[in-house]
Amino acid sequence: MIELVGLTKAYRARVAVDDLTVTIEPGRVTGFLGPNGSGKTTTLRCVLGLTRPTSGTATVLGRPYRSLRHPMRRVGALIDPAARHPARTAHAHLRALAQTNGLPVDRVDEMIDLVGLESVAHERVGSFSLGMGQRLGIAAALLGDPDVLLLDEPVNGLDPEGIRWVRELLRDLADEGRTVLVSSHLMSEMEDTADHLVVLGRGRLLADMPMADLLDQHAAVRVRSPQGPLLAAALRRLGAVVELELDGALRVEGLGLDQVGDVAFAAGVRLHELTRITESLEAAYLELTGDAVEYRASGL
Ligand SMILES: Nc1ncnc2c1ncn2[C@@H]1O[C@H](COP(=O)(O)OP(=O)(O)OP(=O)(O)O)[C@@H](O)[C@H]1O
Repeated sequence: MIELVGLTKAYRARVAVDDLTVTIEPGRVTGFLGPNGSGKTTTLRCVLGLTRPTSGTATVLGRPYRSLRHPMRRVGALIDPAARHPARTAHAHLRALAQTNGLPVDRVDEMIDLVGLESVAHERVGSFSLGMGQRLGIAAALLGDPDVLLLDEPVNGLDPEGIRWVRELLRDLADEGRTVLVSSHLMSEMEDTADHLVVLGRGRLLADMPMADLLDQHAAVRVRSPQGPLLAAALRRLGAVVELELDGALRVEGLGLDQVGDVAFAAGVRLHELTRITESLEAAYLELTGDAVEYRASGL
């Protein structure tokens, strides 16, 4: 479990993380989302004791990271894959990590196999592609068989097979009861991976909810009736937002499928179609974070 209480980090006048209170529970994959510069990496760095909060606390398994006795056995992190000695081989890099952290050295080969780097285990990491570097970073994070995993953009640079592998790996780790917090900008990927979402905007908490609830909040109902205007009026009286689609159907927001059916029945309106429309996570996310985007390309 990871607990943030009033976590705040300011760099001079810029508040990177603003009074963030949230608990990341074990046994599920929590997606950590937010626009560029919204404070995700700063939050992860505070959890790992790499950045000192201005105020508030960040604890892992009930303690500040720096006071954990065997940190790599408790917490695995992928946060800055470039931070490794380029002249070392992948194997030597992991072996050095194992030795300095009192971990069994035979885990090294096991992890190299797990992430699929057997064929390049004795090549220098300086020659690695972005995706190979990510795989090595994941191997390092898992080296201590930790209870908690913090992964900043783990699928960055991975090919589709690698992305699917990470998705299945995270699912397995969560199913084993571990705490898995993973940031990504790939919404379609997150939609398939995360059970729960924590969304930041300008350093503040915008959402902390199950994925299904966020998608439900942004769901709509499509309804088609030969008495469309009558139905639209009845729905609007209940506060629904009703729009006319090109084919004459109504798109209804603010009421659920059953409610729309009940309203139609009560108004004596015949229905030819009643369908729930779920938005993609990307659409829900863009709506949620729209006002919190700081860096936007011109023309959008
Ligand atoms: N060491 C630092 N010194 C000054 N400002 C910083 C520092 N680290 C981060 N910031 C600022 O804090 C804000 C949050 O940055 P952070 O990297 O945490 O965001 P992020 O959500 O991880 O962004 P991205 O999605 O682009 O990786 C940004 O405005 C950034 O410029």
